[in-house]
Amino acid sequence: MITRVKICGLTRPEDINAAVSLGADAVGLVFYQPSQRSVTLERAHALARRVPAFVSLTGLFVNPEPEEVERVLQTVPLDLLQFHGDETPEFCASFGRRWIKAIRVKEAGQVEQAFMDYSDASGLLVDAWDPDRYGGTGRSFNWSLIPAERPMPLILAGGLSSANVAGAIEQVRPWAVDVSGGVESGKGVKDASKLSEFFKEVRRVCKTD
Ligand SMILES: O=C(O)c1ccccc1NCC(=O)[C@H](O)[C@H](O)COP(=O)(O)O
Repeated sequence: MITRVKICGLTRPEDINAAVSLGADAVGLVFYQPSQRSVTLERAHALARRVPAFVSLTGLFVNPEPEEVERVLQTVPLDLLQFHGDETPEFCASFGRRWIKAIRVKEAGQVEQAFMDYSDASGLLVDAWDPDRYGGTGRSFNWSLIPAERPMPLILAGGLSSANVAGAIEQVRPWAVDVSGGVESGKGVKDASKLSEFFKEVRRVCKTD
């Protein structure tokens, strides 16, 4: 089984290059100003130029105004929108782009409900619950709350690193893993050797399948 890899919260061209050359399937840019990983439109435009064909450029939003998403789309050629807030399925679908819904998991039944509520999504990203933060917390959660039966691709996020990603893949069997803090040396600054170790672990566990 292959597990795809998305590297999130990129802010520097050299980190995009490193992620892409290691084989990232997707890279994520944060368009949520309170985040220390957020990028300006100008920076996002420059970063987007580093992303080659067949690597999905993803834009992260948290409860944005529609105009904000439209403004980003006019400047940055996003392949996927990723919504981390309380957006409705209608809102997520209203931009004519493929989209992913992120949810913060804290109790049983929540993932099953989200599969039903967001049935038109291109994937469901499951992340750790935090009462104050919408994502990028660096924390993991109880993976046994994720059902085995999935009507759409499941993307596992939250506190992943080279230390736990192999076990996560073996236990959860996700379509993709998504990592930010676990491959950083500082907020928004990816670490080349942590990135390399992360990919090595994903490849190792996928090869033994
Ligand atoms: O990165 C942020 O600061 C952020 C802020 C608000 C919403 C989402 C955010 N990031 C999303 C991600 O980076 C990942 O999809 C995911 O949350 C995993 O992050 P981490 O636990 O650091 O690996």
